[in-house]
This record gives sequence, C-alpha cells and structure tokens, in this order.
Amino acid sequence: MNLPKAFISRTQDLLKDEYPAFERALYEESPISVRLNPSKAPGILNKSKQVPWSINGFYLDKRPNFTFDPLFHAGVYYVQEASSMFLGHVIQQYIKTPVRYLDLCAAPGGKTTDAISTLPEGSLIVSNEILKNRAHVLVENVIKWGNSHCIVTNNSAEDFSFFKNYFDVILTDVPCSGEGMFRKDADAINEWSTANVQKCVERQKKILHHIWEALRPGGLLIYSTCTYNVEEDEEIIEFLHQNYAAEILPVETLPDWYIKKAIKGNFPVYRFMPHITKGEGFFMAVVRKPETSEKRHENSFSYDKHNYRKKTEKDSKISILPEIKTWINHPETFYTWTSSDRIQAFPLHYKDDLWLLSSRLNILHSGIPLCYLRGKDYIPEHALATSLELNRNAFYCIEISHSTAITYLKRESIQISGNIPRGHILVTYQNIPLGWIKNIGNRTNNLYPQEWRIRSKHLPDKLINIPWIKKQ
Ligand SMILES: C[S@@+](CC[C@H](N)C(=O)[O-])C[C@H]1O[C@@H](n2cnc3c(N)ncnc32)[C@H](O)[C@@H]1O
Repeated sequence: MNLPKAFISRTQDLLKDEYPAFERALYEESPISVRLNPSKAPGILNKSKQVPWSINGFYLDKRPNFTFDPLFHAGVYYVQEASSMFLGHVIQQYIKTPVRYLDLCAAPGGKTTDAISTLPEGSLIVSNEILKNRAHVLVENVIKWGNSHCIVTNNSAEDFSFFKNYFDVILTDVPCSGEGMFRKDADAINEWSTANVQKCVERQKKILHHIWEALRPGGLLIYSTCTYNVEEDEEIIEFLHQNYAAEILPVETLPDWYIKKAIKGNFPVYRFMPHITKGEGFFMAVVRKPETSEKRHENSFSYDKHNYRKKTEKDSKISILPEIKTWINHPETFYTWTSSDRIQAFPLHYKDDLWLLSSRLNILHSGIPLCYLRGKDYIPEHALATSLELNRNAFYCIEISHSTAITYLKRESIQISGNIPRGHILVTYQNIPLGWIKNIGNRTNNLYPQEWRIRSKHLPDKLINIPWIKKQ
C-alpha cells in the first residue's frame, strides 16, 4: 500500500501520537462481518462474535464463499463492514414510531437493508441512487431483502427538493474521498488527492442544501462518510449548525466499543478508526432540523393524483384475476394495480405517497411486483418469491439441495422428480425461497433473473460456510 504523502502529513496532524498505530492498522486484514436479515435467517450466529453496536451484525473468523452460498442470494444476510452498522443503533435510539425515511445515497444498499430491519414496522422507505448502474444493484439487494414498504428511485438530490417537509428522517451517506476504504480498496488510494477532498466537500454541501427542504421541521438528518479528514466530517456538521440551525444530537455508546469522539470542535460525532474500532473508517452524526410552526401539507403538493394514476394504468393489457391477490398475505392491506403488462402491490396505507412520489421521481422498484403477462401466461415475478409477504400456500414448493441450488442460481435447467404439477413452482433451499421454475412436463424452465445469475464457472473444492447455530 502506497499512502499519498499529503494524506500522511494531514492525518499525522489530526491524530498526533495515535498516527503510528493508525497507519499500522491500515496494513492489517479487514475484519469480515455480515448482517442478518432477522425476517429470513434460519438460525443465529455465535453471540460472542456479535458486532457490539448492531443487533443483527456478526464478525466471521474466515471469509465464506458467499457466491456459492444460496442463502446469500436469497437475502438471508448482507455482507457489510461492521462500522457502517452503527446506523441501526442510531435508528433504534431515535426512531420509535413509523416514519417516512429517505436513504439518499443508497447503492449498493448496505444501509438501506439495515434501516429496513431496524425501523419501526410500517415505515415507508425510499431508497435512492443517482447512478443508474448502481441503482440497479440497489434494486437487486432491496428485492432480495423482501420488504414490501420500499421504493427505489434513480434521482439526484435536487429532484427531492420538490417534496418540501415530506420526510421524517433522511440518511445522507454521501460520496466522499473514501480514506476509510484504503485498506479494502486500492482504487480509493489512487483516486485520493487534496483537490478531491475539496471537491467532495463542495458536493456534500450541495447535496445537503437540496435535501434539507425535503426534511420536515423536527425531523432527523443522519450524515455519514467513510473518510477521516475533518473537512468532510466535523466541518460539515459545523456548516449544518451554522447555516441551517441544525441541533447536533448525541448517540448512546459504550466505552468498550472504542468509538472516537470529535477531532475538531465539541459536537457529539462518532468516528470509527481502524486502530481502535473493529471495522473500517467511518464517521456518523445525527442532526435535528429546528421545529417551526410550518407543518407538512400532504395535500398541498401540486400534482393531479387522479390524472397521474389514470395515465399509468391506461395502457394496461393485463387484468387482475382475483386469484392473484391471494399470492400475498393480508391482501386487504395492499393496493393492487396494473401498469402495462405487469401487476403490482403496494401497502394501501401509503398509496397516495406512491402516486405523489411517482409524479416527480424515476421509480425503479416499489412494493411487491406480483406478475407479468407473456402471451396468456401470468408469470410470477422474482420479487414475489423473495417477498416476506409471499403466501407460500398459493404455490407448489420444492426444496432443493446445495448443488441443485447452485445450478439453479447459474440459471441452468434443474431436474425435478416425482409427481410434480405443471406450472410455476417455488424453489426453496433450507426452506428459504430462491425463485421460480416452470415445470413443462419433460423439463423445467429456470426463471431466475438472467442478470443476477452466478457467472463463476468454478466451484471451490472445499466450501467455507456461515457458522449457523439453529434457533431453539
Ligand atoms: C458511500 S456510497 C453509498 C453506500 C450506501 N449508502 C451503502 O451503505 O451501501 C455513496 C453513493 O452516493 C452516490 N453519489 C455520487 N454522487 C452523488 C450525488 N451528487 N448526489 C447523490 N449521490 C451521489 C454514489 O454513486 C454512491 O452510490
């Protein structure tokens, strides 16, 4: 690792006596950790390996072959470095009732999936990514996690300023100079320069300026970076305090988590440093927008809800057969609608929010996509298979072995035997849905999404697995 000279001297100035230990830590192996999906995990992991600030996070001794673990593809866990899991802890301390939550810089989805697991049930989660190719990866991870209250958008921060006072909580895990990623990612070192730090600061301020309008008075903004310099960390919090009257809120931590406090100023901010904290470099602070007499006026957004909905549904070629509504649990709590050749479901409670958001944003995914029409065939969507709301009783299910699951995830045809009905069949591994096949009698068609398939030809001789402990 060749650390840039300017980075060394700037960080020496910041960390003083701690610098040598910090630099040594950059040459050590990164800890490996995963965060479980509490709604899907088939067991638990060793309590003694728990990430101290995360109820669902665990360190692993060895790196498993994630690609060849079907449970990874089924959304049972997310591979995430431990420091970032602090978000779940912040959410648990501050958010006690359902909220409208925006994750503005969300791809690939680590913090979105943590928020889904820790926000109060019934929250609406809007997860946004500005870059299209990254936004598609975000969709994949959100679909695999299986939550029905989630919308994925592909927009800029500016696009959200229309939604004045709309969100209760906004996370800005902003693009930054990435110093905290140096030991994991050589590109982060190559791209680093003092000029780039300055560019990042300007971009962060712009993002915050645009998004501040969308936060309701009294709402929370959670700001994070994966970098160490004070310009992108403490000074941005200072900027929010001075320019937007943001109140900086403390987060409860324990001494043996070894989280460092502010390097500059006295605000309560949280720094994860690799020489003292078990995780990568990370910074987080929580701020509250001042309360004013201004209230959120849901009905004051200038868009024609009914016209918008009609426009979307008008070209639809598909009709909602009553049977399709039974494919999910509690269908009465969902709004079901058609768009072109697709049928979708969305929590009834947030129906108007969906139309409002659709009127201005580029929505890539929302709620539960149920099925699409090919010829006369209603084909269940992959997102229905991974949804936590799937009514399994509505489908014939088959459980498959590890080797068949790998064949399935490579999108190759799998053999099934026995008296299995023709039509769409749900495939499970360790009782967790992986996706659909269509049994056409003499063979099966594999309906796993082409773009998500395992591409690797090689299967390791010896697989390292996640050390599950069965739930009692
Ligand atoms: C630190 S990463 C987000 C990681 C993500 N929150 C997670 O936990 O998986 C920052 C994201 O911001 C996006 N981004 C880049 N420029 C942006 C901009 N001008 N406005 C908003 N987001 C931007 C990047 O594409 C990137 O996906």
